[in-house]
Amino acid sequence: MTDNNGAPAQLVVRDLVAGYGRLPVLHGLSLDVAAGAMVAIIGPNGAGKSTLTKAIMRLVEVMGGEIRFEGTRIDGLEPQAIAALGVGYVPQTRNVFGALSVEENLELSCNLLPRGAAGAAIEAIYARFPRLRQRRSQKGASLSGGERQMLAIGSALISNPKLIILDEPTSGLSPHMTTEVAEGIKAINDAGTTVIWVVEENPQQILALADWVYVLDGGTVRMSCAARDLLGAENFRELFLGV
Ligand SMILES: Nc1ncnc2c1ncn2[C@@H]1O[C@H](COP(=O)(O)OP(=O)(O)OP(=O)(O)O)[C@@H](O)[C@H]1O
Repeated sequence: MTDNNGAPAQLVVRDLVAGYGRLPVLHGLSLDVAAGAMVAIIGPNGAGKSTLTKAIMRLVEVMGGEIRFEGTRIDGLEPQAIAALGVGYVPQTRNVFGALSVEENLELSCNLLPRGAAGAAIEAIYARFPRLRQRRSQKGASLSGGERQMLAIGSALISNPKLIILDEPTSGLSPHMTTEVAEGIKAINDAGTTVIWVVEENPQQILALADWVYVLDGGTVRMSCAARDLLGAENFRELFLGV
């Protein structure tokens, strides 16, 4: 339950059983994420990666085990209460409002901020992702895939979360856009926000940015290690693809 310095991890997941309806998909999954870390989650299709992110946000049913954020049990809280503690979440799909402009999307995300703080918060997002400033009047539905991910990440960042959970944020993006989005995420982490990043594509590129990696398979943790050690592992393909 501690990070490398002996302090309790910021996020602690213990023996988590979670899934859909009455069907568990995660079968006693445990992991620890240290404050300030960039942690990658990888594993074959159907391993339970998205389900894990949804369970942390309590968007799926948690049937057993516990989840703590900064020592507080969050597995019984509503998603809004988890967000208010400082956990941001960017789902894989349907993560922006297509009928609203970029700026309107960002404004909508300011609801957790104190009155009067919205302008500066939106400016900070434009500074982080200058493309969003260029597209500020454009509707969400007409953004490119990479721009949409930047907007989704920017919307989650508005309330200055301590931890941000990203579900496959570079999936389907061009190599150029992947690099731009990945660099943006790295900069967010460098500024002090803990990152949990579910990786589907370009694992080598993204693992090179991460500190630690958890490999999921069959709804549980198959292995965890420093990301650079996995990059050098002989069975990397097997671990990533489950083949
Ligand atoms: N809404 C749902 N209802 C029932 N079962 C679901 C639902 N969503 C996912 N599952 C099942 O849960 C299991 C884990 O899915 P999950 O999306 O968490 O995997 P993943 O590791 O994120 O996979 P991928 O890389 O394909 O996105 C799969 O067997 C999937 O079919």
